[in-house]
Amino acid sequence: METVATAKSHGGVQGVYRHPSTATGTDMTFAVYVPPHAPGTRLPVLWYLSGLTCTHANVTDKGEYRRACAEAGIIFVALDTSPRGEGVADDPAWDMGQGAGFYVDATQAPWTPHFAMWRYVTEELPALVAGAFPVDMARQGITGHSMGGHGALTIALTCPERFRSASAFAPIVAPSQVPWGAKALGGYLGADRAAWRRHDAVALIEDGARLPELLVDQGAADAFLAEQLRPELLAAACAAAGIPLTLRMQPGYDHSYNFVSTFMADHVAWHAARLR
Ligand SMILES: N[C@@H](CCC(=O)N[C@@H](CSC=O)C(=O)NCC(=O)O)C(=O)O
Repeated sequence: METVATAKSHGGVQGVYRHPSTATGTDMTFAVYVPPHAPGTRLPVLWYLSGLTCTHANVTDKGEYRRACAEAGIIFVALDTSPRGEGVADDPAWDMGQGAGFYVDATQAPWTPHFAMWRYVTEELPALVAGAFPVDMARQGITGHSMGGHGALTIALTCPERFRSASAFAPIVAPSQVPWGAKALGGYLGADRAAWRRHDAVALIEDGARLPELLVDQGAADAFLAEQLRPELLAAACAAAGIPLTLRMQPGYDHSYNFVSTFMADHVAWHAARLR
């Protein structure tokens, strides 16, 4: 692992790191904020999955999480949304290919072999972070925005033993039922919709996955709300399954990091209360 940059912030260290990934077969870059802490202590970790077109840098530059993480004593990890580079497949549109890995392991050409974001997020990066930073892997939370909210929800629902807390900002809750998701899951996983259900939060809940609770914030003025995000589908699935969902519709907020950053401290505090 190579250190790209570090800087002191709120008494802790914001770093950017790069490593050769066996999951994606490319170099991958990620960011870790380590808050001030006593030497030898291990801290809870909050994983942040970003949305379409993002790298680690969008939330690192615009997410405004560091003060809250410093106060709560939480390590914050942000990663890229896909493999990148020459020789990695891409799509002319911004909702597929590089910058749009959808947190799945592709089974279809031309996306195999590099698009293995599920394995990267659930196996390779946690092992790397656990060995290189003072994290307590018994205290993990996960969150994300939009496509990253989809990733956070599906990973938490699939690995409930690993995450004590899960939340999302404006997530794609039912990719099988919306244009972004149908395009991506069809491209990466093929036409068999049965394979899509393992990467669809609403379908996972319908199929029996459970979490103790969920926090979701959603901008009411989000241009993607009605066509791509559809939080009412998550609300219905959670109600039917008995999963306590706090869904906060935020008047006037759009889909941007102006929205994410406004509610970031709330999410960090919510996770911190569950990771103590
Ligand atoms: N380029 C697009 C807009 C793409 C966009 O809004 N991306 C969001 C995530 S959308 C769902 O996953 C985002 O987080 N962008 C990064 C940012 O810094 O704002 C367009 O032209 O409409």
